[in-house]
Amino acid sequence: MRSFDAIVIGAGQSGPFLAARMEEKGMKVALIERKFLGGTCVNAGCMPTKTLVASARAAHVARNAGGYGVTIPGEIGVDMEVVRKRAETVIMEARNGLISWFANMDGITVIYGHARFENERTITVNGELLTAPRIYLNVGARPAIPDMPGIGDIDYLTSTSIIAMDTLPRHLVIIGGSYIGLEFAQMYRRFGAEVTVIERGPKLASREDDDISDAIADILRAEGIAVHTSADRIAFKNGSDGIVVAVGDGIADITASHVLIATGRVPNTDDLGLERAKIATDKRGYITVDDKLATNVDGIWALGDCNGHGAFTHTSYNDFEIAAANLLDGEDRKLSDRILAYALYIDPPLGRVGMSERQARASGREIMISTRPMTRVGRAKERGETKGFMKVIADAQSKQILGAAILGIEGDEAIHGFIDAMNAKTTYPELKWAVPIHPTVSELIPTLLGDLKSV
Ligand SMILES: Cc1cc2nc3c(=O)[nH]c(=O)nc-3n(C[C@H](O)[C@H](O)[C@H](O)COP(=O)(O)OP(=O)(O)OC[C@H]3O[C@@H](n4cnc5c(N)ncnc54)[C@H](O)[C@@H]3O)c2cc1C
Ligand SMILES: NC(=O)c1ccc[n+]([C@@H]2O[C@H](COP(=O)([O-])OP(=O)(O)OC[C@H]3O[C@@H](n4cnc5c(N)ncnc54)[C@H](O)[C@@H]3O)[C@@H](O)[C@H]2O)c1
Repeated sequence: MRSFDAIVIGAGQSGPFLAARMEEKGMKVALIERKFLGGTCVNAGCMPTKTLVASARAAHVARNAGGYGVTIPGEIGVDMEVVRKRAETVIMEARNGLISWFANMDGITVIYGHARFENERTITVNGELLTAPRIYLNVGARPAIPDMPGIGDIDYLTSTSIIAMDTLPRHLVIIGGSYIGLEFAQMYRRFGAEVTVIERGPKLASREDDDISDAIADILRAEGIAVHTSADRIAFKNGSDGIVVAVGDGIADITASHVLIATGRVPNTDDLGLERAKIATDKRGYITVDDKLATNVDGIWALGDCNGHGAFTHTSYNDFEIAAANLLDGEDRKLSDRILAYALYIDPPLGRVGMSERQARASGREIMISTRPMTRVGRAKERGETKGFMKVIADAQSKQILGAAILGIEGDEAIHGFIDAMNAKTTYPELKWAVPIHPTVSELIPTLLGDLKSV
């Protein structure tokens, strides 16, 4: 049995960085990965999808160039093979970057294989036993496939398999209208496919406030995407022209050339032998952790998507920062200090931080709200992209900013004005006096705060 100072299982967005920090401090570390270094973000998530979104935006800008006085003769075409290759190049550069990074670290042994617990100190991989006093789990998640009538009879795509596609679907039907569903919906519409989104809930992106969900639906419908919500009787069967998707509720059957299942993700914890180490999970399979990411078993921690406290690259990376600071830097970092922020990469994007209006109201606080349409943002007008709006919610008593949303051009970047202010605990009256640069989207942040009204 080989012994290490630490074993890291899964090379997602926290494990590799933690392994590297431990190695730097002289520890001997085993990093076990069953597929590709970089995990979901690099190989099947953020990096390829945002590369594809960029291709889709290029097509959209080219198609609309005439309105800006730029004439492009002929029809705008999309070469799906080039589109796919671009994404593949970005994946391979990032993956190979990680491979060479680890190749130069003497204290890290990278092992490719599926790891399972034998007991709380021992792991088996490729038939070999490994042991360490510290074990970190960064095993991530995979697409959830719901048990829907007929699903076993059809060929469907997931967010992983669609990345390898290099042909244009005639009609892409997407089940699930949240992050994955909406990003692929707009992307494939812009590539030239007919696209239908079918969502079980009453709204798209249902974690957001209704005004945001409605504006997102308007943006997508305006590009010719069909959206069906409150569809909870979806069934599939193979037909002569493709896959027949029955939606119910008086909506005619839809014939799809391709179906993408985008109904959430499940943690990779069912095949890890957790029961042999007596590691607790919740009823959805997420590993239970405390405020410092420790599991119920001494010497075992869970980071990233598999602990259910975030499903983003930056939350996984922050888990690494918390674990590394507490183990190696004598700090006392906690999960509960994190203010959640994220973006939805439709175009225009949605940047979000902190509480939604719904959450702020439910907290029982006295709140203030301000909104501003992007039609009243100079930068948006100049760019000719005025869809969406900005919104901020503040605590009327403490004057702290509770949350913000920017659905509009550069919303994913401009939201960082709020993210930084909230992390620095700056009150909104202080931020009102900032002097931003003109003409930007961010320049409206002080104005937005100046318009806060009690509700
Ligand atoms: C289509 C898509 C788009 C996304 N876009 C964004 C985005 O724009 N921004 C954002 O912040 N997030 C995005 N995400 C989410 C983001 O990819 C994840 O939150 C992020 O990768 C963090 O994951 P992780 O570190 O928990 O683990 P992962 O990256 O999932 O890695 C886990 C690794 O563990 C390995 N593994 C699992 N079980 C075992 C085992 N038993 N033995 C050995 N190895 C094992 C897996 O092979 C995998 O490589 C997206 C996700 C998807 C699917
Ligand atoms: N921009 C980003 O940061 C980004 C992009 C893509 C993915 N991600 C991550 O990936 C994770 C998974 O994304 P997702 O969109 O698959 O999941 P999700 O959990 O956000 O949304 C799933 C959607 O599918 C719907 N749904 C579930 N079962 C259904 C059914 N049987 N029929 C119809 N609709 C159904 C749900 O109501 C929900 O709207 C997210 O949690 C997110 O963190 C992030």
